[in-house]
Parts: sequence; structure tokens; C-alpha cells
Amino acid sequence: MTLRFGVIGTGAIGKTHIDRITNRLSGGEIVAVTDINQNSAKSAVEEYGIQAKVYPDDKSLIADENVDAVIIASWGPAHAESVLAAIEAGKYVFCEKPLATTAEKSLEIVEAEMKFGKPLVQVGFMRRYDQGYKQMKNAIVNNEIGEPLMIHAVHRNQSTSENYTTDMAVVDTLIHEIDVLHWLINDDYKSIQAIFPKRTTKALDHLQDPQLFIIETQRGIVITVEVFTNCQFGYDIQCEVIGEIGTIKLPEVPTPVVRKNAAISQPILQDWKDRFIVAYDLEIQHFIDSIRKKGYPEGPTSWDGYIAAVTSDAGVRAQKTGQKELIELKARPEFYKSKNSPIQNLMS
Ligand SMILES: NC(=O)C1=CN([C@@H]2O[C@H](COP(=O)(O)OP(=O)(O)OC[C@H]3O[C@@H](n4cnc5c(N)ncnc54)[C@H](O)[C@@H]3O)[C@@H](O)[C@H]2O)C=CC1
Ligand SMILES: O=C1[C@@H](O)[C@H](O)[C@@H](O)[C@H](O)[C@H]1O
Repeated sequence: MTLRFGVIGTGAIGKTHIDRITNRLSGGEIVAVTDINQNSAKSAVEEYGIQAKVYPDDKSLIADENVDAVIIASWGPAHAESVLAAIEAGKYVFCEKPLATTAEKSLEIVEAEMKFGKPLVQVGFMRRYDQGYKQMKNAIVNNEIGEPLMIHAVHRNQSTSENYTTDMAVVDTLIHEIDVLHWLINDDYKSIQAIFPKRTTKALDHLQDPQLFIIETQRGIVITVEVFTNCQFGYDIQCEVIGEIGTIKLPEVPTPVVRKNAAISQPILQDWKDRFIVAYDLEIQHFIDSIRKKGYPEGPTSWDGYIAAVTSDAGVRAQKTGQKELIELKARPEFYKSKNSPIQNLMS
């Protein structure tokens, strides 16, 4: 069976998902779209030449009996209500990060999904599908660098729009490291602290940029993450794990080495669309394939969305207090302890 998708939010990433499902992946088809900006939804249909119905809102799209699964790619604060409506209608959900902008709302989603009785939701934490992070995880699992002691990570964007606010450095940007780093070292977080260094003059006045986060895990691993969203020069994602007997670093994306004008240079990618293109393709293909083969999505779960939201709530508190804020998770329900956990699947 072909999985019939409705897309909620046809902005930047919504369009890339329409493109990949229509032109590159197998087993999926876009049959419906909506956006609060109706012109955006209509132009997506035209741009990709798809036979998709344009709906006025998320609820009417979810109610369409031809829609098997929804992709939620609207603004973060709108995600939770669309996810809850889709679960209530028994539709599969691929929700872009964040699952919800607060821990409370993510928990509501977790509870709704458990009440429904089977997993329906996958969260768009695509870094778990990136070849570099997977190689790092394999090396750590195989004890190649010994017990991890520290991680240094960097998340740089070239620039942000005027809508990007200081808290989004956590809720929108750091959230990728929040998800991928605990997955990488198989540990839970204990605390988070935010440090505001000297501000760049290249960001708008309302924004604190850059920011530095120090996260401690339950096993005592200390993680530093630099979030610098107006770094000017490109999209730059770095990660190095320091172990007892060695270190392992996220590989750079291969780009051509140019020799010219008495210099050797290598381009740096400019945005997330190119940097993680393969990972986005793999995560959505995995969503489609697991639903078609097993009847539920196997990728990052609502519980992973909850872990990220608890941590990002603490991160936003830490931005305000300047103190170390505790990260306290509820016990993982049996429902999310399946042997088919995302970690197992991505390791195979
Ligand atoms: N996994 C990743 O690396 C990335 C994830 N994202 C996430 O995807 C989401 C969308 O981001 P972008 O596409 O960059 O933003 P965008 O601003 O380009 O697009 C968002 C679209 O959603 C629409 N929208 C907002 N509220 C809506 C609602 N209630 N119902 C229907 N449509 C609504 C807007 O009109 C806009 O067209 C965000 O949650 C963001 O964090 C974005 C970029 C990369
Ligand atoms: O998810 C993304 C954006 O929403 C976010 O704003 C950027 O900071 C991230 O690098 C990108 O991957």
C-alpha cells in the first residue's frame, strides 16, 4: 500500500519533505496540504506538480479519509495541537522537531498515544540517521575510545530571521544536540547551564548570540555546546567525544578542495537542507517503510520528544537564571521500552 500523506505547514522544510516524497523516496504520496498562509499551500501544489487537495486548516486535513499519515512542519508552538488531533483520528504522524515546546504538552502527547494503544508518532530528529553520527555511535558501543568523559559540540547557523528569539537557541536549535548526544552515549541528562558570552554585532538587538551550554549526564559526562546562529560563514555542525583512551570526531561533509590564487580552499555548506539531506531522506523512508511493514513508525518516538522537551524547558530556565538547572525525567513507560527501540533499529 502507498502511504498517503497530508502536509501541515508548507514552508521551508515542509516543501523539502513534499519534494523528497514526490521525487526521491518510495512508497509515499502527498494527497493533501494545508498552511495558514493558503497561498503557500497552493504554490507548493503547483511547484511540485502534485495532485493534492488544499485544506483551510489542520483539522479538516486530518479528517480526510484519504490521509493515512500527516507531516507536521508548521511553527513549533503549533505542533502539539496538530499531533493530538492526528492521534485522536488514529493517523500516523511525522512531526518536525520540537514535538511540543513544553514538557507538559509533550507528556500530553505521550499519554494520548499510550491511550490510543499503539505508536503513531515519529519525531524529526534526523541526526540519528546521519552516517557520521552513526559511525561515532558504533565506535562508542564497540568501546573503541573507552568510556566517554566529555563531549564538545558546535551548532552554527549562518544567520537567523528577525522572528528568531533567544529561547529558540534552545527550543529550536540546541534541541538537535539534546536529542542526538544522549542517544550517542546512551546516558540521561542531569543538569544544564547557559552562559552568555560577548554578543556578536551581526545579530539583531533582541537576540543573545552566541550562547554556550554546559550539560552534565547521570554518569558524569560533561558536554559543552556552542550555539552561534549568526556566525556569517556557513552551516557548521561539529561534535567530538573524548573517551578514556581516544577521541572520536564527527566527519566533515566532503566538499571539493580547490587550489587557486596561491591558496587551498574548501567550501562550507550553507544550510541544514544540504548538510542533512541524506539523513532527512532516510528518516522519512524509515517512517514509510516501518508503517508499511510493521504497522507503526520505528524512528524517534514521542518519548524522545518528551526527553528533549524536559531538557529544553530546563535550558530555557537556565538562560534566565544563569544557574545550573536540573533535568528531571519521569520513568520511561513500558510502552516505549520495546525491543524495537529507535536505538536498536539505527544500530542494525
Ligand atoms: N529537522 C530539521 O533540521 C529542521 C526542522 N525544522 C522545523 O520544522 C518546522 C518548520 O520550520 P521551517 O519550515 O523552517 O519554517 P517556515 O516558517 O519556513 O515554515 C513554517 C510554515 O508553517 C506555516 N504554519 C504556521 N502555523 C501553522 C498552522 N497552525 N497550521 C498550518 N500551517 C502553519 C507557516 O505559514 C509557514 O509556511 C519548525 O518546527 C522547525 O523547527 C526546520 C528546519 C530544519
Ligand atoms: O532545525 C533547524 C532549524 O529549525 C533551526 O533554526 C536551526 O538552528 C537548525 O540548525 C536546523 O537544523
